[in-house]
Amino acid sequence: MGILIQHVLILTMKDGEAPFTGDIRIEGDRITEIAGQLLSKPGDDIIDGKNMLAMPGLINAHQHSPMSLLRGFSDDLKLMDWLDRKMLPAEASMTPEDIYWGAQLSIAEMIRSGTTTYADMYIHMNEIAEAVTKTGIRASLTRGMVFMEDDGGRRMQEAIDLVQRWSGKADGRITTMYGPHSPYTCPVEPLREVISMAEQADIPLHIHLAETKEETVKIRERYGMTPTEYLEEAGMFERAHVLLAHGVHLNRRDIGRLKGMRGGVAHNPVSNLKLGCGIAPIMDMMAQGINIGLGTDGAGSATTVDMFEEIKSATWLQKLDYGDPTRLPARQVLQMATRGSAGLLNLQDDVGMLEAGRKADLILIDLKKPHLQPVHEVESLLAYSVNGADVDTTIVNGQVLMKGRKLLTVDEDELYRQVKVRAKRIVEGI
Ligand SMILES: N[C@@H](CCSC[C@H]1O[C@@H](n2cnc3c(=O)[nH]cnc32)[C@H](O)[C@@H]1O)C(=O)O
Ligand SMILES: [Zn+2]
Repeated sequence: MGILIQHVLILTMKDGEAPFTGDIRIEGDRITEIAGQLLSKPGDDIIDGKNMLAMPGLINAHQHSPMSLLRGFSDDLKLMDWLDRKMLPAEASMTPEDIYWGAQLSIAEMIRSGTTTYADMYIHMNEIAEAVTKTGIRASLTRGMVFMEDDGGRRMQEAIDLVQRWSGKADGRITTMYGPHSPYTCPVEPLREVISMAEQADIPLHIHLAETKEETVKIRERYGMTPTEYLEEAGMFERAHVLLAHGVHLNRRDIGRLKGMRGGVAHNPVSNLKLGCGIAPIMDMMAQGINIGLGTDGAGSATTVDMFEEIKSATWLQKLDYGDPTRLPARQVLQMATRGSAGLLNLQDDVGMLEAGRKADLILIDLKKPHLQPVHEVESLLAYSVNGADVDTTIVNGQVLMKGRKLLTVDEDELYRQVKVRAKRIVEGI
């Protein structure tokens, strides 16, 4: 018994493949057939795809999901003030239950806006893993580690526990990474230790890099190098698959150091715009063969986690930066949000493209909307006109998580009740 999606406009994101109208068969957790027309089998759950567009689910390559609880309560501050004076104190008072509900709030928003996989770096990861298990999304989970005081190895132990306890769980939807938070919060000794752990266990790393100018100044004062050099000197790029978040302040030599790395850079344009960080040199990096994906960062900075906003922002920024509307065209930015991000999470063989044999992670977009008619160029429509609220159906691992915009794995009334009370308590304590 499977799912048969019929008469749908399909964008597979396979190299050189143009959109076409056809059918998609899902059996178990995988896509088993895509063709012009498929015959239904007894017991098939049939989805009428007329006036819909099917594409690979979007992949959010950098998130701090429970920060949804901190949305909009400390806007218009400088990044370091925002982090030190608002976010970190708020996080210190979050209970494991807060984390569970905050993660669920973010996941609900992601499912509703077409994200099927995301990378999460945060604390209390057992609760986030529970939220992922319950909601049905796919996730790469990281216990983010700030090493600014002696904690008797607690953070490191929690990171190890996450990897041991949750890798491969939730029907294979959960994968894990090790997460030294950033060059400015990780002295060289623990940094080297985490890199060794990642290398030995063959687990990827997830870290913030070169997000602000201040970071570059700080690391130069401390170590006499750029943040990128600091990570390279510690052996990071040669020894592990690395997901670098931001990569805004990179000079030409820094980009040269990243050349040939496994993994790549998660570009977070909305967060960079809102915090005034700068424009990441993603075109220069791509020219060097460095893989670029897209992420939102947490809702504390980005304010929403709708990947269609990131897609638009990424392409507008490049066009503006170069004064050239041919920069980062629709197809290329969609590639970043799907296959690019998949590569960052080391999931490039499973997700990011619609193809028989791959995991059944896909979204259906309702084209019967005034802002989505007529359909000339499908890629243009997706990159420049669609927004998250146009997603009608979200499927992950063969399971329908949203249909007709109704969430099937989340009790929204209960969710909003929990969020209201918890968010109020947290910010009252700051
Ligand atoms: N505070 C934890 C680390 C948590 S990992 C994720 C951290 O990233 C922080 N964060 C969120 N957005 C950004 C960003 O844009 N730049 C740097 N850090 C961020 C967030 O507040 C959170 O503390 C510890 O002491 O070990
Ligand atoms: Zn971040």
